[in-house]
Amino acid sequence: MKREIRDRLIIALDVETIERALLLVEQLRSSVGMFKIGSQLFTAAGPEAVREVSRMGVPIFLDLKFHDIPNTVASAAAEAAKLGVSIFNVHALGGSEMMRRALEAAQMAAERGGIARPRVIAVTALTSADQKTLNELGIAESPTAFAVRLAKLAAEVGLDGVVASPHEIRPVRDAVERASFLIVTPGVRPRWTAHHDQKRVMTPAEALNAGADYIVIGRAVLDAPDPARAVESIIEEIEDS
Ligand SMILES: O=C(O)c1cc(=O)[nH]c(=O)n1[C@@H]1O[C@H](COP(=O)(O)O)[C@@H](O)[C@H]1O
Repeated sequence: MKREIRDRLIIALDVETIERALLLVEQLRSSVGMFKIGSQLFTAAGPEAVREVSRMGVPIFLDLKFHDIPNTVASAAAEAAKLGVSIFNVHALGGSEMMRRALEAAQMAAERGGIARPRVIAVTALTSADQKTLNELGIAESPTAFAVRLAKLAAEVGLDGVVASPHEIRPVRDAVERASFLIVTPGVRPRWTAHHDQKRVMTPAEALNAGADYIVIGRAVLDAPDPARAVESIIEEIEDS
């Protein structure tokens, strides 16, 4: 069971330098299943960050949330596949054609390179968004209804899954029949940490019990004086729940 929990933890390498990222990977690689490289590290250090973390032999979720015209996203998706990442994401709000083209381009690039196709998942409603945020954008639906609608669209296109807040896990599972549909859940907070800018939060245990395949954790671990100890506390909290 303990192994299983570890495999479902993704640590967000939201740091400024490759050196800091590699140190975290070294400290945490035996305790977590995957590492996420997002806008901060990628903007600071580029694809070299992905290559260097890959060299440590750990799976990577490339979180650049592609959202552009279908042709541009397809080209970026091919590059993500060529980097050999395990998962990358796009914004479902880019629409079905954009998502389909991303998937096809990733497939083609992987075949050409003789490597596994990364799983392509769609961001639904950001976990920092609440009703007010959606209203500002002219969206009257609740965050849950909005996220479920986008998850269904991603599933129809054939994407491998979604990024969704803890509160959307059960509604997405109910709405999408495919059992293999991945749900990756950020916006989780152990009992002992602040919520920061995340609005629709749950604890890691609640998110896993609700049916998340993976949970994404950043600041609760990155800001801790001892990141490895923080991960162990999270695992203990899950086991005790
Ligand atoms: O795609 C993501 O990973 C993501 C989507 C989302 O809706 N909300 C969200 O927080 N994330 C990412 O998940 C991580 C959460 O970090 P913490 O809030 O520090 O645990 C950050 O790297 C975010 O960029």
